[in-house]
Amino acid sequence: MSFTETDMTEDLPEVAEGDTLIHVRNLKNSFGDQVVHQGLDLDVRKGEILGVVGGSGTGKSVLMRSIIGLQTPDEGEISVFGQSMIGRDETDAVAIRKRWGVLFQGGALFSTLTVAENVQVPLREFYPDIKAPLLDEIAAFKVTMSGLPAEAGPKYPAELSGGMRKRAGLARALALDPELLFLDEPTAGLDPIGAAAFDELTSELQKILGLTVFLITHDLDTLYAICDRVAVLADKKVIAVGTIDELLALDHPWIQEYFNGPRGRAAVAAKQKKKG
Ligand SMILES: Nc1ncnc2c1ncn2[C@@H]1O[C@H](COP(=O)(O)OP(=O)(O)OP(=O)(O)O)[C@@H](O)[C@H]1O
Repeated sequence: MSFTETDMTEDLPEVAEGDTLIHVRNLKNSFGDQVVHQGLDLDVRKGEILGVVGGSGTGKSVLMRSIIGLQTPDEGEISVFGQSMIGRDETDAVAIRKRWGVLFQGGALFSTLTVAENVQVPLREFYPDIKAPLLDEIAAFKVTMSGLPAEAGPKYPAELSGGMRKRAGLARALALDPELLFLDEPTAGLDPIGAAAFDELTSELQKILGLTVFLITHDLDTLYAICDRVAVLADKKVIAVGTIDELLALDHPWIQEYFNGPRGRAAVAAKQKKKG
């Protein structure tokens, strides 16, 4: 198969702006006796940055893994781009999987590959016939697009700072020109300036590329700075989803403590200061 524009967007129906891009209903996930999700519902709208928050261990990463097919739920429905993801065979799922990119917690780069080679991994997987010069060109473009200097391409992950590794992971997530981006704690471990720069990059790319972003974070600044809506995980389900103002109007102790606690108030103050 040759690498063409048509190949990148084949066969699947378009989803209109504002429509539901990810649809999760009655999800149940468990590990042995431990039930992580029960009756979890969530809709992610096309074109939004949805922040996903919740205490440690509430199942944010497991939710993401269920949506992208790395975790088979015990029960429930999951559809992405209007296509059901449960019980779909692998060949069939490929056409859907290549429409999203994932930045795993910690970057999950292959340590024995350079940054450019890491970016080429999904391209080689989904388009095995692309020739080396084009692979190099696409990788170089994605590296730059992610805010890394061109010299980062031939470097190995161990030779990069934490912030650069995140950007390299982002470059790989963008390799296939995704419509949907999954980011698992992208600013964790970054200093505040690096985290703000990463937020800005995410927001810019979202606007320029028209991405939908599913963003797991503990970072209140990120939520205030770039998220259109926020989904809150607690009690094994999504207990609320809305803008931060909408969430603040709810009388839920975890939500109040999280957004109205000292760190939440500091994030509001920082946002107001930035606005001038
Ligand atoms: N493969 C697995 N096997 C067994 N238990 C698992 C597995 N993956 C996750 N869990 C458990 O599921 C629960 C939810 O994990 P998950 O990583 O989704 O939490 P999280 O909300 O993303 O947490 P954090 O904010 O700390 O990253 C945890 O108790 C975790 O130990």
